[in-house]
Amino acid sequence: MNDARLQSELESLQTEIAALRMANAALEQQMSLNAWQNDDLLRTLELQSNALREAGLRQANQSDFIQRVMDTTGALMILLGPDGHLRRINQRCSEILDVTGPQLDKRVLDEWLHPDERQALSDSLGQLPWPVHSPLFEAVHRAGTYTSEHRLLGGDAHYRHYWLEASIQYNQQGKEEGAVVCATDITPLKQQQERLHHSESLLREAQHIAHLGHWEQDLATSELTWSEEVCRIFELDADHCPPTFPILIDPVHPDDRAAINKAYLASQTVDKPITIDHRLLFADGRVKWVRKCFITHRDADDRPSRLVGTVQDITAERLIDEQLLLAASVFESSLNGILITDAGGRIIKVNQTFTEILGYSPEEVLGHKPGLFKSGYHDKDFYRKLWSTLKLAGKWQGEIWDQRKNGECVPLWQSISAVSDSEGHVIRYIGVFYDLSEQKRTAEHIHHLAYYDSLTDLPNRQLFTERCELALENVRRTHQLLAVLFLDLDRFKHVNDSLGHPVGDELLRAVAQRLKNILRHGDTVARLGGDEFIVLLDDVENLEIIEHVATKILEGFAKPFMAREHKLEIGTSIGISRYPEDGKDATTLIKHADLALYQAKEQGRGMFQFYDVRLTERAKERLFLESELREALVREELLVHYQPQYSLADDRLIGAEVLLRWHHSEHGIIPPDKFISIAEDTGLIVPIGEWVLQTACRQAKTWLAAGYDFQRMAVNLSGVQIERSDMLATVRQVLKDTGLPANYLELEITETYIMQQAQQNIRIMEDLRALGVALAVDDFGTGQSSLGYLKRLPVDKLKIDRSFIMDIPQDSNDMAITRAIIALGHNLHLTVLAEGVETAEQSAFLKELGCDEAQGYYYSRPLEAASYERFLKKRPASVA
Ligand SMILES: Nc1nc2c(ncn2[C@@H]2O[C@H](COP(=O)(O)O[C@H]3[C@@H](O)[C@H](n4cnc5c(=O)[nH]c(N)nc54)O[C@@H]3COP(=O)(O)O)[C@@H](O)[C@H]2O)c(=O)[nH]1
Repeated sequence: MNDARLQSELESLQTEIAALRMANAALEQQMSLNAWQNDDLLRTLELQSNALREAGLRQANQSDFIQRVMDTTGALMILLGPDGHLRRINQRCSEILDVTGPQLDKRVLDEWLHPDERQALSDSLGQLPWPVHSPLFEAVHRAGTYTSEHRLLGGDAHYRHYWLEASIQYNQQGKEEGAVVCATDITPLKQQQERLHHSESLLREAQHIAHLGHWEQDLATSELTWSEEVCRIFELDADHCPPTFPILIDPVHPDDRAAINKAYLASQTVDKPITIDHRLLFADGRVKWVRKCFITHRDADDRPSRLVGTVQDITAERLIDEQLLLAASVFESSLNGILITDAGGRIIKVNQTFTEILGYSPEEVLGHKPGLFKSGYHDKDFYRKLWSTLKLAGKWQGEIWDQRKNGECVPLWQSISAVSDSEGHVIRYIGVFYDLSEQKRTAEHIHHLAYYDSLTDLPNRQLFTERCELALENVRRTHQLLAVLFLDLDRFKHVNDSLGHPVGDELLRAVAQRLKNILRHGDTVARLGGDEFIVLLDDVENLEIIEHVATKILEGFAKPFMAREHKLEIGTSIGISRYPEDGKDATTLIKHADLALYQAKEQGRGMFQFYDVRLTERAKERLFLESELREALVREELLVHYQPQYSLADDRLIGAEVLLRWHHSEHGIIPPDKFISIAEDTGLIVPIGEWVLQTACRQAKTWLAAGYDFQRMAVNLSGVQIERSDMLATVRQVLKDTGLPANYLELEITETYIMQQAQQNIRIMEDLRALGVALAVDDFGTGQSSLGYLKRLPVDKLKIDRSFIMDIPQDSNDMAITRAIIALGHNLHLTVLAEGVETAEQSAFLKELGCDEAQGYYYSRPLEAASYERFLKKRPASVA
């Protein structure tokens, strides 16, 4: 029998019982009012009383029946009296709520309600004018029926969830009799519901974590549902944005729309999920990557009915992919070799550059340990330190020599790093390296360039100085001697200028080789530049050994040198300084050896000379002048003076000899005797001589243009100038630049120089004469002229050296020589000029001999241009 039927039977019984009770009450009332009535009435009453007893019995039976019926239900059945107290409960209720009969009518159901709910019920009733002992009953009473979910405290002290249905009961007269409450245990349902909620929230959380949303569309109605995560991915406000398909399509990047549409269409024809990655473009320009995966389901008629899909934000993943791709391409395209090992040191990956540097393919090394490349260059200690640093600091870097597959050793610059997992355990070692070979070669090359002379491959000044300092440190301890030998080559410039630089270079190489052959292996021989060489003798026992080495060098130079096809006789001079007496450091010793070289040269070629402090003044002065002369031209300290020249026949001023002067800013006038030889040695004579030529020609042209009777400007040429410059071109250019006609220019070349290089010089002299320039042999009588050569020389004039004139008329020899020179010159049809005429006697003597021209202090000292011009103005054509 079901609950509803029981309920209806119970209700009819109760109605019957209520009716009987009412009848009984009426009878009793009647009896009390009519006590006096007759026995019939009593009998009737008894009969009625019996009937009532029977009815009560029946009622009791029915009540039992109701109880049994109530007990058959699994729900809690509670009958409440009109005052809301419990009147009857079923077996189940008694067990669950642990409540028994005697106190039943004193208790209300609210006692078992959860306090929160009891409070909530009470609150919902508000303030009532009568006392409320059962808010629950009051709530039922207020509405007549009541349904709600409540928790009731069980006898086991646990609350369980119940679905409460209650209704007020009325008797047949419509009077309120109480209420019936049926409480169905919904705890399992509740638990299931909670589990469901929990699952749903887990799903939501999982979707949130995975950035994965799901959606579903009913293709018949187009109705769309989506999960919260979809809104988050599409950045939609879930509360104000009902799911529609256009919302899913709108933010798709325009470039990806075609692909998306194509995929949706495709999904309708296949019965497997379709996956597509595409971009979402937001209004602010941001781009998100999403991965959509969807499938179309079909109905029983095989028509597409539902589109179900997921959408996942894969922006971060994509970024990682891009970074991984980048990392992979960096790994592969790195110019560094890269090697990755596992924690056990076994190679798990190498890149292309690794293979290029070490020659092993990946297959040949994977699974091996880097010990495979050991070159044997490093000892065990090296590797021990490497590993201990790696373990302590997590990284190591340094130079390491490995062996290529072909057996070659290769220097590498290695950086090794340990990679650890989140728990700090090393999981990988990454070695990054590059080949140092080229760098080392370059460094060696740079070192060689910095420390060695590129022409001879001898150490240069820098290396020599460093070695000298080292050697000095050593001899300070050993108290031995140390010597520096400074030498240069005689006439090297001449070789260079006359035979060309390639021959000069070859000669320097040959000299370097010879010096190396002469000296011991441990001695240092260096080239300082030009034709200067320097030798270091260290740990020398005594002076004799130094002298012996110097002599050996000089003797070594006695043999000619071969430079190309030329056999060259080249001498040298040597200056020597010693530690400790001549200097305590390399720079001083080198400087003093250089000074000693000057001293050696002053003694004559092919000598060696120890540094002597007393003899250095001249050498120092020479060094000073050498450095100052380089600046003289720039500082415009050079000037020229003009010494008048006269025709003896008529005492007529015919021209001037140009004489160079150096007006030093601090030291005043420096005479040419002091600096011409320096200018020649340094080659400075070339620019200086050109400047003199320019100045003189421009001045001559000025005087000519001014209308003076000026016939000749005599300019001195140095032999070095002739050898080291293109004299012909220079003269031609100067005449062109200044506009001076060539026949106003006379070039003076010393007899000594002409005779030294007679053969070669004849050609140059001929060319110069061909320009129209006159040539004079200067200082005639001091050189050893061969008459044969003299005859062939293309010259116009002989200038008798001042030394033959100065002692006239006291020295009869000089007078005889002067006479002979004048005769010789005239025989060769040359003009003869006497230099250094200081007295009237000398002038008269020369006139008597028929000497053509003269110059000297008797006529005038060399003059500045302005003074000479006054001479020209005052005495335009003859001596006063
Ligand atoms: N290559 C070049 N050499 C030059 C140039 N300028 C000068 N020199 C040479 O320098 C040497 C010294 O010259 P300087 O001191 O100028 O002496 C000259 C005259 O001043 C001097 N002289 C002239 N007359 C007299 C005299 O009566 N008495 C006397 N004691 N000295 C006198 O003689 C020098 C001229 O010599 P020379 O050239 O031989 O005619 C000297 O060798 C110059 O050549 C130059 O530009 N380039």
